[in-house]
Amino acid sequence: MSGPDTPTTISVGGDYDVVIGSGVLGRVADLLGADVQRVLVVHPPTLPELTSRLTGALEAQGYAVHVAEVPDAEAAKTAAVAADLWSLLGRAGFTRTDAVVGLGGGTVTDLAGFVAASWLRGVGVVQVPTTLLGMVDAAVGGKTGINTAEGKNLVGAFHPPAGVLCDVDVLSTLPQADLVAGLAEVVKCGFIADPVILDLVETAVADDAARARSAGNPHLRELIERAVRVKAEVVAADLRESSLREILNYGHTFGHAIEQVEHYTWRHGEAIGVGMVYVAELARLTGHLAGPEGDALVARHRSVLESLGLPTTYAAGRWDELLTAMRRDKKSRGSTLRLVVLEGLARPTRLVGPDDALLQAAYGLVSRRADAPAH
Ligand SMILES: NC(=O)c1ccc[n+]([C@@H]2O[C@H](COP(=O)([O-])OP(=O)(O)OC[C@H]3O[C@@H](n4cnc5c(N)ncnc54)[C@H](O)[C@@H]3O)[C@@H](O)[C@H]2O)c1
Ligand SMILES: O=C(O)C(=O)C[C@@H](O)[C@H](O)[C@H](O)COP(=O)(O)O
Ligand SMILES: [Zn+2]
Repeated sequence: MSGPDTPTTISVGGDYDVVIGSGVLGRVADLLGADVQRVLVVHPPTLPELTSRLTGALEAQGYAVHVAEVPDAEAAKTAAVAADLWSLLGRAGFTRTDAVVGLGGGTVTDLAGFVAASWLRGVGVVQVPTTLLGMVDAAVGGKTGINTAEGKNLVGAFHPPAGVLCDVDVLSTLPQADLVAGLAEVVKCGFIADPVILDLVETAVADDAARARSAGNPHLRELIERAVRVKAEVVAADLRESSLREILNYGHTFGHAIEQVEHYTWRHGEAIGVGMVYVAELARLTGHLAGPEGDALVARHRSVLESLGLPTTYAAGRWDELLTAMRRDKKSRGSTLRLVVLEGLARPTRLVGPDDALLQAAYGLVSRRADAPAH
């Protein structure tokens, strides 16, 4: 693990690099291909300064820079917004040697990646994630997409980026709730593959809980690098999610359902936090997690997530809507639901076609009464 001032480069299967470091934003041109002339920078309304820094640097290096501000957060991931960007690319004459840059959180990198995947059937994209969640998860791995009225990420493509640039300095302006939501995906990597992540989070919380939930978390850089390594290894082995990659979807069957039922008013990481507790309870009900060790692992889900201030419960009385949304999960096959469960720490496996009664019983274990405090 390198020190905070030396950028770390993690190769994703030898195909592209994820560069993580302090002050690396100016390196974006290094990740664009040699033939690129036109660049479209896609960004949210919340990052005017970063956007001008990035576009200024690209202009100074001779690129013809086009800029597209898109609606904030999940409102960016719509067909209408993608269509606006296609129209912009068409008017600006973008060819197959031109490129898109996604500057923002996971919503922007998902959208920018999808527009790059679909424009002329695929142009280059460099991802510059500015949230923790974007750095450790969304910008890495080439899963791109938008939502439809029927559900989350239902339209998309696998389109690996040309490179990913994670400038950890930009996290200083990220609201704490968004930083914490990103930690949910980091914790996910701890449960499915790298338990040292959980130890580091627990140590940081024990030392100073408030600091652990902020960009000042003393282990943040190592947590980012560890989570990126988990993701890089998995996607290098199975880009198109034919099997292994499904483990990155831990907690997402129930989590995505919450997001949809709540009309995207919950942060993704918050919903995934509850989704992980749900699926841990389900694993106990199905016998995948058993005995005192199983009980302790389920309890650890709650304790780690709650120590970070993440929700671990969801409102009661929404089962029918949740189940309808869960059935649209991409891991489903026909009418058979498939979920990622643990059979031990860092031992993910699949649960195929569980009884509806068990699915609902697990919901009972994470649901709270309407008069209990919201997340
Ligand atoms: N493609 C994948 O593999 C993958 C993986 C995980 C999540 N995702 C997707 O990522 C999305 C969630 O991403 P997110 O959590 O980054 O949310 P987000 O993109 O909505 O960003 C969260 C908020 O932070 C603001 N912001 C971004 N950077 C900032 C900064 N440096 N300073 C201040 N404010 C900043 C944004 O404007 C937004 O309001 C979801 O749509 C989820 O489905 C995709
Ligand atoms: O990269 C993956 O694969 C993941 O599943 C990572 C998830 O954290 C991410 O939220 C992803 O967008 C979910 O994908 P989906 O296929 O369930 O829409
Ligand atoms: Zn996710």
